[in-house]
Amino acid sequence: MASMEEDGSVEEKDNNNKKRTKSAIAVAWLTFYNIAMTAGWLVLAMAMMRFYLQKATHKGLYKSIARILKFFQTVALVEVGHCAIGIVRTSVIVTGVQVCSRIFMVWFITNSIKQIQNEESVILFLVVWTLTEITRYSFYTFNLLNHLPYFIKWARYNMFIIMYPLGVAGELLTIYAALPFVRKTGMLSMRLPNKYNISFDYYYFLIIVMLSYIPLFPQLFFHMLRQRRKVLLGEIIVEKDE
Ligand SMILES: CCCCCCCCCCCCC/C=C/C(=O)SCCNC(=O)CCNC(=O)[C@H](O)C(C)(C)COP(=O)(O)OP(=O)(O)OC[C@H]1O[C@@H](n2cnc3c(N)ncnc32)[C@H](O)[C@@H]1OP(=O)(O)O
Repeated sequence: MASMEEDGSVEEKDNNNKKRTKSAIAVAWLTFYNIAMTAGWLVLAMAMMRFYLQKATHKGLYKSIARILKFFQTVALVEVGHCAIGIVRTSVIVTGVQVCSRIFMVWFITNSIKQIQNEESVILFLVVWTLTEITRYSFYTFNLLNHLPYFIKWARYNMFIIMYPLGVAGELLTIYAALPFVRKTGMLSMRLPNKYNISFDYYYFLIIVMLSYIPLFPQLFFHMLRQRRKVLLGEIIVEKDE
């Protein structure tokens, strides 16, 4: 059996293997994608700052950045595809829950219910998402280019400890604020009798969505804690079938 000196460290070997298995086309695409997404979220950050500096209020901020937000958050659906075709080593389910919950917040809550767009909780999740995504996409970009500054790596695997709970709080408070409007208007609901003989109440659906954060959020959070231990503390997570 070869010694550790001959082989280099296990971590180094693991990194080299990972790099070899990613094709040049995949690396080129991911680099382009991550640069574009970093730029997109930076533009969003600047638009929010400019709005606040000019108006000195958060009222109207969502409306002013809605198009950029909807575009870049919706494009993130391709990340589920990245996992599905295996060009990034992340679970389709973990990424799917993360991306779909964001898209749901944008399209089916904030965009559809104008009365809640000026809630402070909307600003809370917008600021949290923006800071998180600028860090996350720049981390992937610099990592792919093999020039990763330590502070970006540190931020990627520490910020979520604060940002995840804050983001979730912003999202849950926003859904909660939407409930009275959904109940009053009956939006996106189907009442009986109708020709399809189907009943759907968006109000109760939103309550179920809120409750689903209880089992789903810890899974995302603990996934990130495991990633943190692996990347920052160099802990080797051995998969059972290896
Ligand atoms: C119908 C409606 C349903 C609604 C249901 C509601 C339930 C919702 C419950 C929970 C909701 C949560 C809401 C969240 C809100 C927020 O976001 S709040 C803000 C804080 N958020 C975060 O900090 C986000 C953290 N999450 C993530 O980073 C990801 O989304 C993740 C999928 C959870 C984790 O990412 P993952 O990819 O697993 O970890 P990494 O360590 O970053 O990467 C692993 C490997 O994959 C490579 N990689 C991944 N993506 C890319 C890429 N784009 N480009 C290049 N490489 C990529 C990465 O480099 C790693 O590679 P290896 O080094 O080879 O391992």
